[in-house]
Amino acid sequence: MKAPPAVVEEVNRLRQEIEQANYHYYVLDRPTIPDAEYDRLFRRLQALEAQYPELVTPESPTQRVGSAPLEAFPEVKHAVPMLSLNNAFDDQEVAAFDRRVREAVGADRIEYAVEPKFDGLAVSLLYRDGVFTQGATRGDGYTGEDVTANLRTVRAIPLRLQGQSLPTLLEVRGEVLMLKADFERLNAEQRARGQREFANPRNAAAGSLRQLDPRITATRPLTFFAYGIGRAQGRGLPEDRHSRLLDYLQERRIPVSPIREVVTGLEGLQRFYRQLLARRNELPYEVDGVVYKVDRLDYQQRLGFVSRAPRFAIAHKFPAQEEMTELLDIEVQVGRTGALTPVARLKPVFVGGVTVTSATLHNEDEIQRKDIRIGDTVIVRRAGDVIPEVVAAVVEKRPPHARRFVMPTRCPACGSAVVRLPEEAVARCSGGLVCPAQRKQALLHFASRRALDIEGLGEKLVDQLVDTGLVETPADLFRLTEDQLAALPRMGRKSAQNLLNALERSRENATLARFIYALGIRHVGETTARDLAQHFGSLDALMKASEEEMMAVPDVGPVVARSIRQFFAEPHNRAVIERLRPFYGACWCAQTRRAGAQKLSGKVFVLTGTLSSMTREEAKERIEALGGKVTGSVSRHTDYVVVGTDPGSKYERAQALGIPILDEEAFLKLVRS
Ligand SMILES: NC(=O)c1ccc[n+]([C@@H]2O[C@H](COP(=O)([O-])OP(=O)(O)OC[C@H]3O[C@@H](n4cnc5c(N)ncnc54)[C@H](O)[C@@H]3O)[C@@H](O)[C@H]2O)c1
Ligand SMILES: [Zn+2]
Repeated sequence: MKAPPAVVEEVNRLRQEIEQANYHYYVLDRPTIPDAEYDRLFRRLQALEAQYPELVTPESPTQRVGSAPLEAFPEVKHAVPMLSLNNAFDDQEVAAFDRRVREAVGADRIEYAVEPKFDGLAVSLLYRDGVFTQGATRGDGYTGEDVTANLRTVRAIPLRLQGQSLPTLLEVRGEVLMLKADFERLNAEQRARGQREFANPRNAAAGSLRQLDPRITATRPLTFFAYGIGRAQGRGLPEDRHSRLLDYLQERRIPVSPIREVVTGLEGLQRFYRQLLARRNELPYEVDGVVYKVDRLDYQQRLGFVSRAPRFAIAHKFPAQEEMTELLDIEVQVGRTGALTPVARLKPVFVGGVTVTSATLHNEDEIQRKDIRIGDTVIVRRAGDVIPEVVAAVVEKRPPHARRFVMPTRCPACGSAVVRLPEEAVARCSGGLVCPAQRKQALLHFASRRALDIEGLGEKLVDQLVDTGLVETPADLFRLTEDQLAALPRMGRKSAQNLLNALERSRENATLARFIYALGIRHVGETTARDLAQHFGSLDALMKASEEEMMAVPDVGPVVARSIRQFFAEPHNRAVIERLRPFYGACWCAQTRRAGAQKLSGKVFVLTGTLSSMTREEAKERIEALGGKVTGSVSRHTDYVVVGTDPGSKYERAQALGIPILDEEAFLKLVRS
């Protein structure tokens, strides 16, 4: 059947697109489209060529492997061509493969050697009398690049084979790859140095191996797994089975896949596939499918090769984790901690097993660095349970109306100023306590045990209080009535009363330090809050302090000082504080005064065992509030050892040293009076 002009045109266009993708992928190690998109183009071309065989030419990408080697490297001619693998994308295609194999060799059931399909790049390693003499890339399958010096730097590759009576010549074939963790680290380093990042571990491995300077390759964390042999001369090689061949290589200290099996029939293949797919994301390296190979070598010989791949093997691909779609818009989300995250609104796309409509863009710099624009066609990645992300824009497909993203200067949730410290990648809403996006988080923090310790004010109740509009800022808590609380679902009188009591207790136990910590000022943790309280003595003094004055406090540097300043400069925040003052101010002043007496000043305490009336943390705070100190071990410098139930060896040590021992009752008397 003669191909209609439209088909001829499509075939030409597909070939052009595939050649272009091949060039970026194989030569530049910098793909421009996702593998899934490439595979679709490739299969479409295969299908058209199958329908119109007259269109098949020897130059068609479907008839060839990889791409011509770079001229920068000396050439290596492969005595046995290094081919590709045919792909199966579903169970039917695997079943068809199994059927073809059975028919060709005339057997009912076939044993298959099965392995992960490593996503790296193929290399050939030549050993003469057990010594590594030459290493090459696959290139176009017939001619590769001589990368011997670079491969010598890959530690997993033995320079000498283990054992006696080695073959005079052995050509090992396998995959050079980069572990996921190493890839992340390398990209972080590249980013820090302002150099380009790699799209994925496969491209990082290829780019690292194909360096003109082997010293650069040596700094790159590459590894290697063998999956077969090219040629062999001399003694000792198993001649019956592929799996035995891999055992043999392993015994010679050549790394082979730690995951490999021999399975029987189609069911065996499917079971292995499902098992590995379930483990895919836990594996330390990227695996884009599994490879099935007829185990018997005589069968392999009988099956032979088609143009670019063996008939005795097939790669069963896993679902794609990267796909292509359109970036419709970029929205800014305010997180519970005030961080502003640009989020991509996407044209729905099926990737990583689900339909994805939005993805993270991390932050502003990331968008600029990747040059992602609204309206672009983008590559979206979703691996396992990880949040989908936009990894790149397909620049070739950029429409003229594509526009750049700018971070808003006001928080979309509350209108407060957006601040971004020069040393930080993240922009934040400065609204703190008043920002609805941060409200729940701010309340939870305010009520947390180490802050103002409002017992019973947990996530569920905070959700209810905020969602019903009863509470916006912490000051609103004190306006709540028993009736209002009791009317909330699942609340009741008793719980309502409990919360009111808890609020009362919180006031009684408040200290200036806890109050400062409770405000949730960025970079002000418990210790800093305590230091600030001690240094300034009152909230007013702290609120009036300049950045320089704050920096007189130990461990308060310019970043912390600026953050505190910014917090108090925001009028909303000051308003909230003023509304809280009537409830907390009186209490902490009283306590500060009491602490001023420094009743336990200079006294060193050790705590052991469990106290019934308070946690160890609370006991520590009491002691510290009164000027005392708590240490972890008993020594001659210890003044008191407080002993609860089930004390540890500290108790015995205190007895041995004759240090005063306080039981709970005595301790409470001491800290209360
Ligand atoms: N994104 C792009 O622009 C782009 C361009 C070109 C190719 N590609 C990707 O590359 C694929 C085609 O490349 P290919 O020809 O290298 O084929 P392939 O990667 O699909 O399969 C063949 C290769 O698998 C490797 N392999 C890994 N584990 C193996 C094992 N256990 N046993 C045997 N071989 C194993 C070998 O290196 C072999 O050469 C495409 O399907 C696509 O996913 C993408
Ligand atoms: Zn806000």
